[in-house]
Amino acid sequence: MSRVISEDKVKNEYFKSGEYKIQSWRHICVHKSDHKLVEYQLGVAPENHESMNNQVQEIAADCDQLPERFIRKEDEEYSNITNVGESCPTKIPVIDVSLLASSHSELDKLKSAVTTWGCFQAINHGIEGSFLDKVREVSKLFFNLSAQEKKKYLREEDSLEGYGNDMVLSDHQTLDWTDRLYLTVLPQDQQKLQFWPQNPTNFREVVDEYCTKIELMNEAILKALARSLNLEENCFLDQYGTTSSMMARFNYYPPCSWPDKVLGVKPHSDGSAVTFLLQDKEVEGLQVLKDGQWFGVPIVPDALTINVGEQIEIMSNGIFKSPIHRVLVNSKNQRITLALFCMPQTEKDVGPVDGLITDDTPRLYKNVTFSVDFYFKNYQQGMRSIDACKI
Ligand SMILES: O=C(O)CCC(=O)C(=O)O
Ligand SMILES: [Fe+2]
Repeated sequence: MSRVISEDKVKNEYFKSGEYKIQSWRHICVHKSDHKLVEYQLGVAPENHESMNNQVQEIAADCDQLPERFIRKEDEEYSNITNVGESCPTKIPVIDVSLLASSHSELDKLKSAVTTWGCFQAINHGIEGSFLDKVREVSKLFFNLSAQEKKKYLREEDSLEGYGNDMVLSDHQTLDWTDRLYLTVLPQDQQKLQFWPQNPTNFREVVDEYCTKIELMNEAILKALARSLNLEENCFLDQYGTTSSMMARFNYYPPCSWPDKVLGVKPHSDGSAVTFLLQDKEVEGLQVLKDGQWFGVPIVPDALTINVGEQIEIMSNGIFKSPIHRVLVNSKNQRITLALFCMPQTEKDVGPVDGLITDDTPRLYKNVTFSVDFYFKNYQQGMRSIDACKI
């Protein structure tokens, strides 16, 4: 469905009046013969264009009909999995991080967790519960600002960073029921401060402190993962590199009157080396796929949920599993989480470490440079980037 409109009309009338917004100039192309623009409607009726531009928080507050673009399609991958495992506190492994340097049995538990579930709940990690509450508080204060105030930090076109709804990368994409604030947090000299909230005033101070703590924990986890396979403890860290980075995704899931029809986040695995998720303290929603079933990840007070990212799955030659996970929303409560993605350096490619390639366990993945663009292109189409790296 497309129609032709002139460039002047778009710029002078539609844009200025604000009655008709266009998602992205990427979706407009010049019709060379008559210098008109062809506007691709991306399968959305004009009256639903608001759903492409407004944040989900605004749509949720003022909508009596679910916009088409959010409705899950029956033929999407994993949609035929109806057998949903109960949220069971004893199922998702709980690992005591303070024991990993000294206890063999805790290291074995870690290995078992990441080779089966691909995720675990980290306790006794050394970050005070009261500080985690502070991180939750600044996230909440940001999302509670007025829509107008938050829009000061809107993502720019073709840029990942900033505040916004699900990024549209394909015509067939079903939108996630979520708004996000996406920031490069480390190294600090790569922070794009124009996207960092000024309000609450301590936002940057709290987030910086949190990320510095997580960076240290990430190092400890990467060492423990190597030791759990009887490898030299720096073998993952060496590939991770000294010019690694960290991305923060603050996720806001508004309540939705049609919780069965949408997903907060579609099924995916993370493109990081390791992801540290600070869950909402009261509202569950995260599910992990294991043995053909979705399992709810319960809230464990003061724990951090740690996911193996696709890049560690590659480095471990497939021994560690980067779990497929998704987020459900509910009709009553908002949910706020913070995912920190620890990303290896991009100057060098990553690949399976030498010690893990044997005659019995041949190399499963090519050496790859895992760019953010590469990841998101696959993600929005519901595909795993790691599958594109298989030999
Ligand atoms: O909000 C959550 O529980 C998970 C979010 C997530 O998977 C992500 O941001 O990659
Ligand atoms: Fe994720």
